[in-house]
Amino acid sequence: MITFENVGMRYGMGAEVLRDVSFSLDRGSFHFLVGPSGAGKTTLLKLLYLAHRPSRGLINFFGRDLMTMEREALPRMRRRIGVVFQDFRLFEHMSAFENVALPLRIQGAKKAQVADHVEELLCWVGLEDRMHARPATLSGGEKQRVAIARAIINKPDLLVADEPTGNVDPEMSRRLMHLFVALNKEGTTTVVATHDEGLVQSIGAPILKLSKGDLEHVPGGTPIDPGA
Ligand SMILES: Nc1ncnc2c1ncn2[C@@H]1O[C@H](COP(=O)(O)OP(=O)(O)OP(=O)(O)O)[C@@H](O)[C@H]1O
Repeated sequence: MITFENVGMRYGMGAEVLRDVSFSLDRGSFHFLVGPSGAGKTTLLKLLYLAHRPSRGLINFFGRDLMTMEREALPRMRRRIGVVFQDFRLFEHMSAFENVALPLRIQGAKKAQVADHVEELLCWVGLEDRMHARPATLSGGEKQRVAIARAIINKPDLLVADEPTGNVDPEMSRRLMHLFVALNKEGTTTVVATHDEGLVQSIGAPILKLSKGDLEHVPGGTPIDPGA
């Protein structure tokens, strides 16, 4: 469904921050993206959510060659991707509810459906009392949960999450991963960048491991149940 072939990426005239990166994400697959700070994880995710074009190499996205894709096709392609940004990027003038409702409204969903669905998801992520709060009044962990709810509300074809559990406690972290895994089982191809080794072991999914811009593939292991 998505393939990267010898992809290189540099910012401006700087050195390459990704070198000859090749991998493919089958439809419905789940991958972790790991690597030390500065290894290039966010850069790789930016290519995955179509914020940048690579400096070189081939990217095939949902059967289309990204290099030859016309600019007008990009927004439609991006609507198939849910993104959890490291810095959340919530709309400050909207409540938590309105932020999460936005992708459904853009799709033209009916008002009653939007309300039911958004409330259900915000309850699941433990924000039933904060639905009408503006982002400025939310804690880091609360903002992160709003960002996650917004990214998954319309069951995207691809979910890209940058450190999605970086601001929550271990119990909430497990709950959020449960949400990602459930969505993945319904067919959403998922890539989660994380520094949380425990999280990676708990799921046992294959790992894309970046080190100074070079990518190594690590096969999935046996999931470790932290509650066992
Ligand atoms: N907009 C930019 N302009 C120039 N250099 C950049 C830009 N964004 C990232 N870089 C550089 O690219 C390299 C990879 O950065 P990136 O943010 O992708 O790493 P990361 O693995 O996500 O790090 P972290 O775990 O700390 O978020 C770093 O050396 C960084 O300084």
